[in-house]
Amino acid sequence: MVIIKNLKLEFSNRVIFENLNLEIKENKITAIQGPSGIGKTSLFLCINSMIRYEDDYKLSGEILYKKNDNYIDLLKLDENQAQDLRKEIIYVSQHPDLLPMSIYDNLNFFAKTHKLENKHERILEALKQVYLYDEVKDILHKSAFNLSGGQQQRLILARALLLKPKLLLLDEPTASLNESLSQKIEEMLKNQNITISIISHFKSQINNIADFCYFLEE
Ligand SMILES: Nc1ncnc2c1ncn2[C@@H]1O[C@H](COP(=O)(O)OP(=O)(O)OP(=O)(O)O)[C@@H](O)[C@H]1O
Repeated sequence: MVIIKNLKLEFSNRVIFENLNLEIKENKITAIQGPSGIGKTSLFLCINSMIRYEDDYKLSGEILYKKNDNYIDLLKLDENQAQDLRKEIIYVSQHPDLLPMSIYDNLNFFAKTHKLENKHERILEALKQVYLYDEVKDILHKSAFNLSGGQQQRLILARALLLKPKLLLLDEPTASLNESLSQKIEEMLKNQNITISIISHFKSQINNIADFCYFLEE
């Protein structure tokens, strides 16, 4: 689904990574590991074309993405194409980027902008998928900022799942969750029929869910 060839990223002439080659296979889970600061998050921002909004960066190489049986180079997209592709390549940050809205509207806003059908049912289904529905069913119209860190993390995961991405990029998705919830989320992710790449510091998580694992090192 994604083939990365000789990728090199620099910020202000400082090389973050170079000669990076990896593949994210369709309908598989590919884990990315590596020490803090090696460039894992930046790699995901290259794949979903968000890197273009960073200051003073330089990116070269190829990120080939399979679309309708053809491969397109994500480095060559114009702004409109990048925005379009971001509807199917969805990045879930390790820092919940919630909107100043209710829990429900945090999902409904995206359901509307993506013109989803059966919005209400799909919103409830997404909340159930991340084991959040029972915790929030009575406060759906209260501010999302009242949720705990772990609940906020599951809400942004629900938002991504709601949009049925073709490629889901998960950055430490269970970092704020307890062990039992993490395991439930891992099982749920394994049962999704989508292509996933996941950054994780947890060896047990990688052993449990990843089909492939890359370790980034200097
Ligand atoms: N916009 C930016 N401008 C300059 N430097 C940046 C920018 N974004 C990230 N960096 C630097 O790039 C390097 C890689 O950062 P990145 O967040 O991708 O690492 P990471 O492997 O995801 O780290 P962690 O595991 O701690 O989240 C770091 O040294 C970081 O300070």
